[in-house]
Amino acid sequence: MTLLEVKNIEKYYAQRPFLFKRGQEAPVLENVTFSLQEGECLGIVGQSGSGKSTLGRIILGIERPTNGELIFQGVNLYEAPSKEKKMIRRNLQAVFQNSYHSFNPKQTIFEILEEPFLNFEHFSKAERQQKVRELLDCVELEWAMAQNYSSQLSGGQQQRVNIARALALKPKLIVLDEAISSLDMILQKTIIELLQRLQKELQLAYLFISHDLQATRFMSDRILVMQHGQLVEEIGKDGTYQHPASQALYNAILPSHPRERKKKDRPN
Ligand SMILES: Nc1ncnc2c1ncn2[C@@H]1O[C@H](COP(=O)(O)OP(=O)(O)OP(=O)(O)O)[C@@H](O)[C@H]1O
Repeated sequence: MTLLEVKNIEKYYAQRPFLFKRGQEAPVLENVTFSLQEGECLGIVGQSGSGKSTLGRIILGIERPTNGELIFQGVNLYEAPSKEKKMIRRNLQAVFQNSYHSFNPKQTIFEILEEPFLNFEHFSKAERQQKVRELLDCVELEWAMAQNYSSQLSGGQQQRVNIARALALKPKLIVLDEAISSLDMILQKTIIELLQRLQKELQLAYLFISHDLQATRFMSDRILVMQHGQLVEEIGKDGTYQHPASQALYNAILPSHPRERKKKDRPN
């Protein structure tokens, strides 16, 4: 079943008037249209500045599109009454790249993970404690860690806490915006494995936004390529592509051995 429909999204930012006349601004997003199914992981890849994060913010309801529609579980996100919007917010969560900066440094991990329940549920203290315990367990962190501050955690542990926070309200979709980009390769692999396990267990859908085609291929059921604010192609299941933007992303993958470079550089 379709979970999210993104229809003809456009985004313009107001430009400095001495550079652009009104109506002449360059679009950051142009005619972006795609849909995402329940339980699917859809990858959006593109080079820096192609508009990926702007698209992510619009889907999360953080920023309004200039034109276009966003339909989540059949409801128009930007036209829904506030009660329905609150329901959508529960089901639509995010994990961003810089885990450390997404925490309040004065809060313990317990307080960070307790917050969604304080905002959205009427649980007793004992129930909240049980929920936080379950969340830590879900992302393979020790209960003892709940008393720590985020600054006392490693980058990988911080990202696990971020994932746990995103899972708290049992969402349908998590937008993962460069969620593993700041981690070293071994940690990237562990977090990808964790995300894949959680996806299966909780029937989650992911929108995996990244500049890293290799990681995106590892994670995603389908991959859309973005360039200059437009979706330019879908990479085939067998990895085939036509567009130069996809070629550039393939070229950016480091070969494991110099001999491999020759193979990689052969035309598709
Ligand atoms: N608030 C804003 N005001 C004006 N321009 C913006 C704003 N936010 C983003 N942009 C511009 O929109 C374009 C797309 O930016 P965006 O961050 O969405 O790209 P990206 O593909 O996520 O890049 P990166 O991978 O480097 O994060 C860039 O040219 C950026 O300068």
